[in-house]
Amino acid sequence: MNWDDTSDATAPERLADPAGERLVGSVADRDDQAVEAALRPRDLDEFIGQEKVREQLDLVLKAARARGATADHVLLSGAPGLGKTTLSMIIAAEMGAPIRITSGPAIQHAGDLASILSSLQEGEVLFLDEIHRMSRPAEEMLYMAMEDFRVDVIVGKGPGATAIPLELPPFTLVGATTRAGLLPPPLRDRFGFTAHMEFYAPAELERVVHRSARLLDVQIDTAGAAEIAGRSRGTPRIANRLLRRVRDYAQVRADGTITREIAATALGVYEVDARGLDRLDRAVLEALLKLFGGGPVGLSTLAVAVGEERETVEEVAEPFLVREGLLARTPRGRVATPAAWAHLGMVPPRGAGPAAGQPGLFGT
Ligand SMILES: Nc1ncnc2c1ncn2[C@@H]1O[C@H](COP(=O)(O)OP(=O)(O)OP(=O)(O)O)[C@@H](O)[C@H]1O
Repeated sequence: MNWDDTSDATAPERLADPAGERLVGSVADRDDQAVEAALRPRDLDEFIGQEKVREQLDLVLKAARARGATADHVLLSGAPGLGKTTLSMIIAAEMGAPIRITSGPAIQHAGDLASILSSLQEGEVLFLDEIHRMSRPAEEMLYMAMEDFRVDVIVGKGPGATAIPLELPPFTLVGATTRAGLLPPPLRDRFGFTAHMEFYAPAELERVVHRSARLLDVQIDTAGAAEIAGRSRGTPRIANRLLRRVRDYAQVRADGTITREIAATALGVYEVDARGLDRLDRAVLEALLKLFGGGPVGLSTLAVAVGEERETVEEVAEPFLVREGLLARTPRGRVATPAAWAHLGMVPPRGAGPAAGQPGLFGT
């Protein structure tokens, strides 16, 4: 059987959840942006988790510092909210260099990039978020800038156009992408160091919650932090957001201290369940189990059943359900796994695939 559950579980969420409207959405909303600066770790020691990435980056930066050189270009890939922007700022801080922040969609013309590159100082870190969304001409200009610290600025149009070479000071490009697979190989190859950021383990998120609580001056006990961490979908940004909502609840309905019970009750109010599923995720699962006996069912039918657009189900709800092992995408349709039945406290019908641990065979 061809299980199609390896699709990118992150980038579509960025498209489908542009304003970060869901409490468990991983894209930053305005509220996040206002507090995130205060919560960002400032150096590698403060950065929690991602042990391998941290160790490797530490070596890259220390070696560059010892040589008195500019650090190699760094490519960071991973889902939104895992700390790519934070790491780029840490790279600049560790190198004692200034940082300039921009993003692929903001650079639609090669000229936009030329003007940024030509104003960089020696050693400066240029953080280019969503690097896979840059325009083609800008991307080609970047190849030369990364490799030779030089760009050709085209002056004029048509047959009279001339290329004026412009020397650039050495700089470090930190590119971030949710989809490393979308980067053209010539661009990928120009990064000296590439790191893939993984989702965080609950114990790591617990440390993130404790650290943020301390910075926000919120009282929280160990069990309270664990409860929030367990519902944060492996993502520090979500952990910080849930912490703020639970803090509100603790202030208004209790004495301000976050315990397991307060966290669980507060997140119940916000409809984020013990595993981090929200109303939409649960509606999809419930429809799959209650209306279609666990599947297989086609995406369009499932979307109609929950009253959502096909894209919303596919791009917003499904990636996390697949990642959690609650739903599988098969060539014959969407299928609930045994874990989905267990999560909703339901028993699969007799003879159904999920009961036998064979979700894909259900309905045959
Ligand atoms: N390893 C970490 N330790 C502590 N806090 C972290 C860690 N990683 C991320 N955070 C926190 O999570 C928030 C989001 O991180 P950040 O903005 O760096 O994510 P991102 O991957 O750049 O997201 P995006 O792709 O949306 O730009 C920040 O406020 C930061 O404080």
